[in-house]
Amino acid sequence: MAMQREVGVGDFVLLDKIDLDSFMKNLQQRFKNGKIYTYIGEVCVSVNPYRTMNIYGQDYVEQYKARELFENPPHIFAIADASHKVMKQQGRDTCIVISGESGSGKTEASKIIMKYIAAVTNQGGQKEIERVKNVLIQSNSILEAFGNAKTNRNDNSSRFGKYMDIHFDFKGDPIGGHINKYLLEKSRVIHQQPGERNFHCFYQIFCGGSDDLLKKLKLSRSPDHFFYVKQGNAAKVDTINDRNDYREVTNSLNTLQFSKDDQDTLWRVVAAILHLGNVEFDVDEDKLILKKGQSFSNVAELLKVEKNDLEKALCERVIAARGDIMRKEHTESEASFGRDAFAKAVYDRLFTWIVGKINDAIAVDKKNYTLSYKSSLIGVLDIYGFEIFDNNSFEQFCINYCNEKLQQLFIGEHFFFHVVLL
Ligand SMILES: Nc1ncnc2c1ncn2[C@@H]1O[C@H](COP(=O)(O)OP(=O)(O)OP(=O)(O)O)[C@@H](O)[C@H]1O
Repeated sequence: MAMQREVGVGDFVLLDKIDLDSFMKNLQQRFKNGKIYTYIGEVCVSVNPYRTMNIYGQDYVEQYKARELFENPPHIFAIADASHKVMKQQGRDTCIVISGESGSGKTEASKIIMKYIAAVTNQGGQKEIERVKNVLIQSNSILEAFGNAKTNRNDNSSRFGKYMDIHFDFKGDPIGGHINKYLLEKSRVIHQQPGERNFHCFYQIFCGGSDDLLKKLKLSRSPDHFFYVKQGNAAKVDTINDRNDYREVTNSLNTLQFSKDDQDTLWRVVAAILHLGNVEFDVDEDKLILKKGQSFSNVAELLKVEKNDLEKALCERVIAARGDIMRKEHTESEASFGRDAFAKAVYDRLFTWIVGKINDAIAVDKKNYTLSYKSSLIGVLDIYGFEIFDNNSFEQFCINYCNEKLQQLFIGEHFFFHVVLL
């Protein structure tokens, strides 16, 4: 590979004058010359190129493999390699924190890190390690289908925080992993801004599900008939192929040992939520009336619950006061609110169940590692960056508080690698 010419300074600490102006000029000069990565010591600053860059191929893997951080021009591969090296040579757990605002490239960065680790490990070609690498990588498409959505900033925005541990054996080869998810944006299930979509899975089923499946789920091919997916008026997105994505998700579900029954349940719950969004209420002389049309029947059938029970759950609430337990009928607005809360809670549980199943599939198989078992891990944290909108809610409070805390940890104890995306 031809020697690459350095542009500006590759490490901000080498700037003659360290102020915002010089920082931005250096960043801009490098970016214009195709250098999207710059270090600040051991922190890697990355600018989203929004175009395919020819810098992640096998030639680059070879260039960065088992090298020291400052031997080569700045690159995210060098960060991945450094954390792998620390973990392997010192047997220490390490962590890579990826932070930046929405659309800056965090999820892509975490995928690049995983692909790099996959490329530099298992030199012995062991079948089991290959299987582990495959399931770790394929878990992404399932998580993205159920946890990502099109927003006005990013067509594939992660709407949850993700911390993934990758476990390694004493040779430094991956043997399993574990995913923790945080704060799924469940409000999106019932409401989307203009130009935005619900979670991808809701559109994938319309485009990719077979005629048979759609019939079973009581769905047509058009999302326009369902309130929970039509509000943003953005079902079709140029950069997204829901049909192919559905196929990819199905392959990944098969690889990750979701049984046929699991997959049926999963899509049944998704469809039930869609129908739930079309359930309507009315009032007749102050009395709440549930419109028991087709949507209501579909929800009961798909969730496999008695219609009477579903009606009670949607129209009444249980109050316990001074030892008495009473049922009180909702007003119309309470019933609508309750229906939406129900949809959000069901989706949140579905997502938790999916992550649990993924964790079962990627868990370290301890019986393979009884004698030599001494695993270390690399954690990759892909979390929402700071958000400031015109109207900020509790979610923004939690996200920003979490980022403040992380920043404090980073300044206080330098125990992890950091990729900052701009
Ligand atoms: N290294 C890269 N090379 C080329 N394009 C990139 C790169 N990183 C990101 N992108 C582009 O930017 C888009 C947004 O990136 P990504 O989804 O990773 O952002 P994010 O920071 O995870 O956003 P969010 O917080 O909304 O999930 C990608 O879909 C891709 O088009």
